[in-house]
Amino acid sequence: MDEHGPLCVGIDPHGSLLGDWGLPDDATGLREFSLRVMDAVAGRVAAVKPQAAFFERHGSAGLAVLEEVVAAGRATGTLVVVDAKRGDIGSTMGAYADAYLSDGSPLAGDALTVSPYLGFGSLGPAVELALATGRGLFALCLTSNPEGAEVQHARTADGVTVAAAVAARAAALNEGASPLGSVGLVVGATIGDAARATGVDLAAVNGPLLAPGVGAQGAGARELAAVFGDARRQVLASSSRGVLRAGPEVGALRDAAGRAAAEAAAALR
Ligand SMILES: O=C(O)c1cc(=O)[nH]c(=O)n1[C@@H]1O[C@H](COP(=O)(O)O)[C@@H](O)[C@H]1O
Repeated sequence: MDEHGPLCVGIDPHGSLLGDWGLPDDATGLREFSLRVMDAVAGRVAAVKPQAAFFERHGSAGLAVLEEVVAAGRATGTLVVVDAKRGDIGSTMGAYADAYLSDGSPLAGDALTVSPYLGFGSLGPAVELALATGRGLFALCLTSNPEGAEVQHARTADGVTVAAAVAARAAALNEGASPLGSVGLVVGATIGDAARATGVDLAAVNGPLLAPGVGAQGAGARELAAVFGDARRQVLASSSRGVLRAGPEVGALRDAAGRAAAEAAAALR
């Protein structure tokens, strides 16, 4: 983030985007699209975030492409956040952790998005493996979609909001870490004043904050600065379609990512 600006480029190969790029909506189109994005931005941005669903929809051939994206990140020293939003009962979570967080797994990037909505404690096996292997997690806290509020703004029996309870669990895991701990949160750049309204203390999390919603979902510099306030130096802004729509030319993609990174850096300075 210090070197390239606080931007994560989302790799979301929607079928419609493949079409816009003149590519077939199959695993060969997916591969061309994804590797072209890596060609354009690897080594030039803080991180990339392949969205697993767009690879899974092409079956095993699609997952093989996701493995290639992870390998390309490793080869170029570009951090890869695998956006698979996994979350399950602890015993099954262990298997997801093996797939996405263990050394030697072809699907293991540098971090994984996880859902704490089966109870934060159910993520235990992922937390343990991430910490043991030097990887990170981003737990969904205040998501960018409007429907998220019905769960995340609800109050637990203790009277705190679900989102604040998630943030407190991450903060406890990151206590004492410097400069930031390995258990980050997902906080959408589109949430307005929801962090304040739900009692989530973003700065106290002491972990990175992945902020999707930039670009296609309408958030820009103003929203980033307003949502994150004092926690802005922890923020990794994430944009997928906002950058990908500039394709298919590698140079145009690179320029779009550079502009988005500069904008995020200015907003979060
Ligand atoms: O975890 C995420 O990345 C995520 C969380 C969230 O609250 N909102 C959100 O949009 N995302 C993901 O971020 C990406 C946003 O894509 P664009 O709207 O095209 O920039 C998608 O891959 C979403 O799945």
